[in-house]
Amino acid sequence: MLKTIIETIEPVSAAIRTAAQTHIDSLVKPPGSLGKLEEIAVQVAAISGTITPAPRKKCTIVMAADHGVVAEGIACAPQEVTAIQSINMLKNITGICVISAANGADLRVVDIGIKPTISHPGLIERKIRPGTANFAKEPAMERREAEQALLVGIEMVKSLVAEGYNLIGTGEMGIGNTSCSSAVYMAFTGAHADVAVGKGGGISDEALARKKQVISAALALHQPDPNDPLDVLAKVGGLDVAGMAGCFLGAAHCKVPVVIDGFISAAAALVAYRLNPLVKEYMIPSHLSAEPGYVHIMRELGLEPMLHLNMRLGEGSGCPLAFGIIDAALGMLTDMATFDEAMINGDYLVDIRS
Ligand SMILES: O=C(O)c1ccc[n+]([C@@H]2O[C@H](COP(=O)([O-])O)[C@@H](O)[C@H]2O)c1
Ligand SMILES: Cc1cc2nc[nH]c2cc1C
Repeated sequence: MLKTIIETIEPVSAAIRTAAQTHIDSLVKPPGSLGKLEEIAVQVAAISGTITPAPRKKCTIVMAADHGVVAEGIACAPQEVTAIQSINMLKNITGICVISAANGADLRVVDIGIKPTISHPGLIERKIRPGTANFAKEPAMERREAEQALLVGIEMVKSLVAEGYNLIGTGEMGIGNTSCSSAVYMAFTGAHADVAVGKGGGISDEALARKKQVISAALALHQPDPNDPLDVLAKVGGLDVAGMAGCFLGAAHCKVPVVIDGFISAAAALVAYRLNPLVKEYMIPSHLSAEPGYVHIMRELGLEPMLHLNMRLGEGSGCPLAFGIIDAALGMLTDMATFDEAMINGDYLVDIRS
């Protein structure tokens, strides 16, 4: 099932890409003057298979999970914050909630591996296991569990698409998840901890030094195979990262655009890209996270975010901001006048010249 989904992902339509660019070049504006909005419109058209894509119904999926590696004292806050903040999202009071509301977007919160047993109205219960093991000492999870987490992400996107959603955001909540994200990036690329590891939600200089050491030692201990993304996820990944990687695969499978949030989301995008590089054609990065490893992952993916806001909250918070810009890009494509329509018989030009 997972293998079939990964192998059957198709490239976006090259013909629609060309047709959309031709139409944009005919609009009443200097050629190229809407910059990145033009690129985004072309991409969404090519993904959707039409130069008149439907208005977007938008939702961010938040994958919430705990991380055993927090036992090493390398995370920004106590582990309990994962569960508390996941519930706060369902109470509509966190950063992602207010940014979603401001941009007409919905939110789904998935318990894919929160350590305590919790339930709350609206919480989607898909716990694979109660948090990962401490990868400083043992593999984070079993390969089978990494596969299950990918499938949870794929199924989440499929069910949202069945509900009519056609623009998906990828978010997370997981104290300690910048550690597994750095580890995943280092496992794939061989990058040094000095470029890949940052302070996450905020830790001391001493804790940062320890975080670098813990991650480097874990990679030396487990030797994840960079050509086997499931091995990387199982040995040093996270359930949230695996679930988000599944969201990217699911979006490509369903032919809907999918937005990357910050550092953790970018690491998940890299996992999906390594499973099938075609997934990249469906990805839209939102903002340049202040977490230092983010730019390196973007370089690896060959993508460039549209916003520089010095944010590093996570939760998916960059996605609804990007949704607003994607809506505007599609408005250009479907509602803006062409030169021919706006300058009938050249009368307008005559008027402004005289
Ligand atoms: O999205 C980002 O770029 C980002 C950067 C730093 C931290 N975070 C958030 O902070 C938490 C992880 O930080 P840490 O220090 O516990 O690894 C997790 O819940 C993320 O949502 C998110
Ligand atoms: C309060 C808090 C909120 C968060 N949201 C995402 N990661 C977070 C980490 C903390 C500590």
